Amino acid sequence: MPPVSSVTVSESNGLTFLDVDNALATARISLFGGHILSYVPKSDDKERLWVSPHAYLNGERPIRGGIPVCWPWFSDDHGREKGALPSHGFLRTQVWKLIDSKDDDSGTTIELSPSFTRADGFENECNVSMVIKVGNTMDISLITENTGVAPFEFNCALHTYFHVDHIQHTLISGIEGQYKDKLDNWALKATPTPYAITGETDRIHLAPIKTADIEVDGNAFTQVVSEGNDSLVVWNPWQSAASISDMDPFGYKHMLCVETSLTQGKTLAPSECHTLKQTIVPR
Ligand SMILES: O=P(O)(O)OC[C@H]1O[C@H](O)[C@H](O)[C@@H](O)[C@@H]1O
Repeated sequence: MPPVSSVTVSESNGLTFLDVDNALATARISLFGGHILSYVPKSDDKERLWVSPHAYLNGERPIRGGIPVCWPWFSDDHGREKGALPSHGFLRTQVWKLIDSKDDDSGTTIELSPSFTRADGFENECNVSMVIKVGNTMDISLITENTGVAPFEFNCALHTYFHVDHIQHTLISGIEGQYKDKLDNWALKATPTPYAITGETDRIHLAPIKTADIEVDGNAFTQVVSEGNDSLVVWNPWQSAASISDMDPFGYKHMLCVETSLTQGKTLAPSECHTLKQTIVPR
């Protein structure tokens, strides 16, 4: 008997979605943005990602929630005036291609690649792909390879919006060292312990933090394992959610962004390859 693929392809509002349903987990991925929207491990049937109920799912804007792919710059760090180029780069607003999909006993592995990697603000020659493994954990690898003859510098992030039941009852552990506070003119501050989110938070933790645990109501819920990063970004807009058009004013209560990131500028030599990896581990 031929193997049954665990991936179903569907179209809605002009976007293409991949729905994965295997023995270990379900997941939903939009080819617009190469954007993961859902990951539910069957070990506890609990959604790990948050997507705004007001997210644009028609290609008009980047999707608010899930895992936006930021590349080749983070935020407005593109060297031009703020607003001159798209925030977080140009991969999250383009249609990606499905390159491959495979099932085995440990889950489903999907490979995607963006349609183009050169645009205003980044003219270097490179290949980008993303490999997503849906199983007992979700592993996302964003791979950048310099295929040109000159070195280039870039940044990137897997800007994951994690679902939390109540932000007021959420703690993060495993983050140490200093962070840059975007809300306080980039002042350098010490990471708090315990690390609770009590108001608007926008922090770039400047260390290659490998493991961060999200705990809700005193229970370990999701572990975030990062590789190939030089930073971890923690973001919750709190009251500012009210001024974000694709977010509910109270949407901040159920999400926490923990973003596996390169924000300090990574130089890639010709033929060199970099992998930014985030593993979402249900606890
Ligand atoms: O609204 P977006 O462009 O998707 O960005 C959402 C957020 O992304 C990151 O977490 C940045 O640190 C924040 O400053 C930004 O507000």
